[in-house]
Amino acid sequence: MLVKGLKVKLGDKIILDNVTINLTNGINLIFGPNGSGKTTLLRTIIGMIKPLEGEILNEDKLSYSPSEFYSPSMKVIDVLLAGKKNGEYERFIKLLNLENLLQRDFLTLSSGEKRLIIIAKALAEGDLVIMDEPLSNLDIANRKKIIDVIISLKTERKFLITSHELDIINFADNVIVMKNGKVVYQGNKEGIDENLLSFVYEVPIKKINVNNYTFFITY
Ligand SMILES: Nc1ncnc2c1ncn2[C@@H]1O[C@H](COP(=O)(O)OP(=O)(O)OP(=O)(O)O)[C@@H](O)[C@H]1O
Repeated sequence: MLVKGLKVKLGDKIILDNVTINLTNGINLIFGPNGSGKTTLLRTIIGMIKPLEGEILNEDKLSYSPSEFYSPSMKVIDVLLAGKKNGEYERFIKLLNLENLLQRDFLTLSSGEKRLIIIAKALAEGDLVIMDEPLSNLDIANRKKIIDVIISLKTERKFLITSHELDIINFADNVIVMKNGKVVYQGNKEGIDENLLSFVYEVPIKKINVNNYTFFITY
């Protein structure tokens, strides 16, 4: 997918300003401060928001798991089947050990359980899986499980993911950094350093290495 020169205005404010991104195979990660335009970019890519300018060239079947979502009172299995996208949801329900939730009312699930179900649905439905904050509401074990599943699928799916969890940079093939509605960095993870992050978040950020993984900390 190629996103070229997107300009989005909501109310009287420019929210996306000349945003150009080129998705690679594997894991494309978008991060940036609260309000920098990440969700607006994903919503524009899936067609929920019409840009004032720019174009989106896409040949993949898209699926989307939003950061916030409506919780209907309906069986989990019917949530998975809704939209009739013929997803192979059984595979992902099994992979994430969610079989025991299928007959439950979606509305009564915990926030983490709901998150896992909508992730399973997105994994089942798209070739380009777009996930807004997939790790939010998840405990440390489920975060690892989702990251491991994404890594294991990255040769058969493309991912476009937003996250405030910078640890996930370690697994990204392409990193897009946003600030104030603009893309301020796009490229490989090796280009993400303390200077860039301190500029983007406007707090001093330090880099530490543990077991060959890179972590960014503020303390
Ligand atoms: N419908 C709207 N009308 C006016 N402003 C909006 C509207 N929707 C979003 N915004 C503004 O656009 C900016 C970008 O919002 P967006 O949700 O895309 O940011 P984000 O990077 O996903 O933030 P977060 O990390 O907090 O989820 C914010 O300042 C937000 O207040």
